[in-house]
Amino acid sequence: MSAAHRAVALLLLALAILAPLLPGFPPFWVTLLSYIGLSALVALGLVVLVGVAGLTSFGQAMFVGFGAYTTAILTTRYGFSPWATLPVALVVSGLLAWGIGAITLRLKGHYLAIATIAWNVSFFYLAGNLDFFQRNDGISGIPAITLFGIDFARSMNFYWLVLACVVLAILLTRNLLDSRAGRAVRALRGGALAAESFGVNTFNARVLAFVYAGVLAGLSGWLYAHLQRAVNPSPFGINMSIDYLLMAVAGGVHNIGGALLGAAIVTLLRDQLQTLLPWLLNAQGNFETIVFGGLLILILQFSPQGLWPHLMKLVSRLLPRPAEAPVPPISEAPPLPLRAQPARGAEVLRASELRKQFGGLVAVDNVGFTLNAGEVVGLIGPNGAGKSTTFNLLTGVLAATKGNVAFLGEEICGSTARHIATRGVARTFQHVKLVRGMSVLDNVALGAHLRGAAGPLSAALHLDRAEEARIFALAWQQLHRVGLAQCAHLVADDLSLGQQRLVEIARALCLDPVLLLLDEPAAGLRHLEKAALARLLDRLRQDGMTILLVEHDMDFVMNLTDRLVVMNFGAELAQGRPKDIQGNPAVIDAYLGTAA
Ligand SMILES: Nc1ncnc2c1ncn2[C@@H]1O[C@H](COP(=O)(O)OP(=O)(O)OP(=O)(O)O)[C@@H](O)[C@H]1O
Repeated sequence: MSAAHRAVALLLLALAILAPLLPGFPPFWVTLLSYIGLSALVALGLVVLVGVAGLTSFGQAMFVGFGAYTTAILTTRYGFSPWATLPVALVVSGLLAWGIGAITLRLKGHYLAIATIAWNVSFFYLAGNLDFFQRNDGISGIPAITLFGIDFARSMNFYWLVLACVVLAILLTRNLLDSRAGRAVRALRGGALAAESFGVNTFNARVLAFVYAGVLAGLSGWLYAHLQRAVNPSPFGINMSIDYLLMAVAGGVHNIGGALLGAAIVTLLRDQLQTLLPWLLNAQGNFETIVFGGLLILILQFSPQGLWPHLMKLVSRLLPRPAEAPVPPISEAPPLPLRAQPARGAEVLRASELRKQFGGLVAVDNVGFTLNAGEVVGLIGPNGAGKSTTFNLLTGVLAATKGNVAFLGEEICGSTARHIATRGVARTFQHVKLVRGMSVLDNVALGAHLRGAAGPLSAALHLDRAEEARIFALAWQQLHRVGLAQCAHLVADDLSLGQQRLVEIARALCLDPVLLLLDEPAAGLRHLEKAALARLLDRLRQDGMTILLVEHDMDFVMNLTDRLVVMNFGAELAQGRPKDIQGNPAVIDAYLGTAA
């Protein structure tokens, strides 16, 4: 957390605690603060869902409804105490989010957004038409919350309860995002392809974000039911879902603070506009909705990151410049266990008769080669020869039309990218795939995803710290290895393309691979950086690692590799030692003549 974030967080907390205690603070404003808190809970969920995972939901009001109706039905019909219904409401919201997510989250982009609208509309009409929910009349007579003689029917007491829930939700969200499970969710923004290649189950990560947002909305609904003491379908319709999205977007959907800011602005604005606009226009109606629509368009147009980043910029200017975070000494955290490496010279991978057809285009045609432990093999050839496609076939990103790939004796052709990563194959990408907006260190730590085990619950409760220390010790170690430790705290997108390629190598090394596939690792590096990379790859070879690399820099390739596989028009042109390949007339004619 930056100094500006911390300063504003503390200021807001102090304000939230002290303002209602001021003499003469109107009781109505206390209730308004409670409503801000209820909305902030939902908007916090949207930060995780929309801002972090990149999934759009127009259905959050429905989850608020799940929480509210659960407690309304259980307390009024079956005599449960409100506290007993709290865990039930959270579980019901979470389970329904899980079920809806399992059905819906295979959809992408606007299809997902439309599906969430459909769910929300269905729930709204279901609640309004079924006797079970007491139709549009709703359920009244919901009891007030009490605890050890404290009556939460009093607005001030209820506000303290809401504030406690919001602070708890902020802490849980921070813990979750700052964890192995949270990084997996954040990795979704770097693309499913990259995330799966270092072992993240991207579907589960999407479901986790959806369920987490659903549970926070359910908590908001539980509180709402006991604040209002009555529920009916109207606050759980699509309009309210859009309002929640507006709050998250207006505040800043990428920041926890943005959720709070957005909830405060929209709730206060709605309250003021509901009085002001009918008076100004001399007519009754929900005119504030029109203003909100315009506001949303303006924010999306001129400040798509929301208002929070502007506030942070302002506060940062007022604060003294923070000292640069030092590179930490070598960590004392015990290292993560290493996988057994095959004996030097043992066969690691055998690809045979690989073929990939894209419609009528044969991108890879009957290609076969072996890789042995401790070898650096170059896969070279002119543009469009089929090198990257071959990488994608070996790593499960693409399914082969035909052929076999045996890795350490196991057939992996047809396996998922995740399974292949689990077996010890790590890769980098021709077009760098780092998670934008995430620090270099966090990006590298993502590579160790398969070497940790902590789940979201232990993360939220901060019980994963020992494992996290080991993961970050490893990430630092790999950053030192590629010579980028000084950049650890920078945002990954701020590095040069060459440096980003090195970050991808550090991330791949975190997997503790048996086989490392590097797609154009030297592209964009300066002369000295290339020399350092060659030294690094040579050291890895000496440690027994097997490396297959695609590269167009022939000096780099010829000086580093033990063997070369040359491709042309999807087919294999030649295989052999660099010296022999350099003298091969067919290779000179097809590639080296122009590349040298
Ligand atoms: N997903 C795809 N759909 C259709 N065609 C594809 C796809 N991916 C690659 N191709 C085609 O397959 C052929 C081989 O492409 P590939 O990217 O594997 O070549 P390459 O040897 O890696 O080239 P470069 O050195 O330029 O990266 C090209 O003609 C390319 O247009």
